[in-house]
Amino acid sequence: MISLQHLSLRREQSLILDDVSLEMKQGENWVILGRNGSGKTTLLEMMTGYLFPSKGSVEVLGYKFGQCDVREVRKEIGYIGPSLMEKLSLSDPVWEVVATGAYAYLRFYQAIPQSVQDQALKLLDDMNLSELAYHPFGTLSQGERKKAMLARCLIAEPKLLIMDEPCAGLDLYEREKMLAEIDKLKQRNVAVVYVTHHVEEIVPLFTHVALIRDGKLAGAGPKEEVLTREMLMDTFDIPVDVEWDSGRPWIKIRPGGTSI
Ligand SMILES: Nc1ncnc2c1ncn2[C@@H]1O[C@H](COP(=O)(O)OP(=O)(O)OP(=O)(O)O)[C@@H](O)[C@H]1O
Repeated sequence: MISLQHLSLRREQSLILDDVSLEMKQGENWVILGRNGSGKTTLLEMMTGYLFPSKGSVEVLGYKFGQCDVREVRKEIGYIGPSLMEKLSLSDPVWEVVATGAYAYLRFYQAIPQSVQDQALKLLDDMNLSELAYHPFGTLSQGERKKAMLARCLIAEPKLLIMDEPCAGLDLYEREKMLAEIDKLKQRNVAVVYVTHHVEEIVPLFTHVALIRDGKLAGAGPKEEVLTREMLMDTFDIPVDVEWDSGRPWIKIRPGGTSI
């Protein structure tokens, strides 16, 4: 599904990514976990073809970047990140914002086909947002907006869904609601790559984890093998314990402050 081979990215004097290789196979859903500034978003931008590596190769959904039209690849990729939400119209009804995803528009300037409206309403219903479907997008809470953004991605039926910290800024209640929707993606035929700093967001949907530290891959593989106390302490530079509950890992900070 995604093959990253020996990726390095240099910007001026600093090496932002340093020889990162990752193989994400069909049927796997990956989390990329790491501290602030470790290179996670940079890695996602390479997967979506917005950034090209100084060295190495990127293959996504069978397309080898550099030998294909990345705009074609992007049609098969859904993306949820901080930048897009700011560009959408706050005054348009929620269902219409969702419907724009079918065409990758920011806004409609022509009549919207009934079938697309029906699809948008169905997706909002799936996410328990039916009651808000005709409200202006700008009146939604942050959590509701993020769920609407997920619906907007899904209307295009992507093969790959890339999410950059979709739960950032959500309170516990809204985050759990959003995570429940993300976990439900296993009912759909879509592969997910998810960036976060927070271990407890690794819901059962996710099968594999890549740990990034200072632009290098610090570990990658099935989540139970990667989310060990030792590897997490190494990634986050803080003494921790990991406990698994209901298929999710939870972190406890061990006494001893922020140094190991
Ligand atoms: N165009 C650029 N020029 C120079 N440095 C850059 C550039 N883009 C990113 N960086 C640096 O590369 C590093 C990795 O950035 P990136 O946004 O990928 O990290 P991240 O892991 O996603 O961080 P966060 O979790 O805080 O969003 C950071 O130190 C950042 O300052």
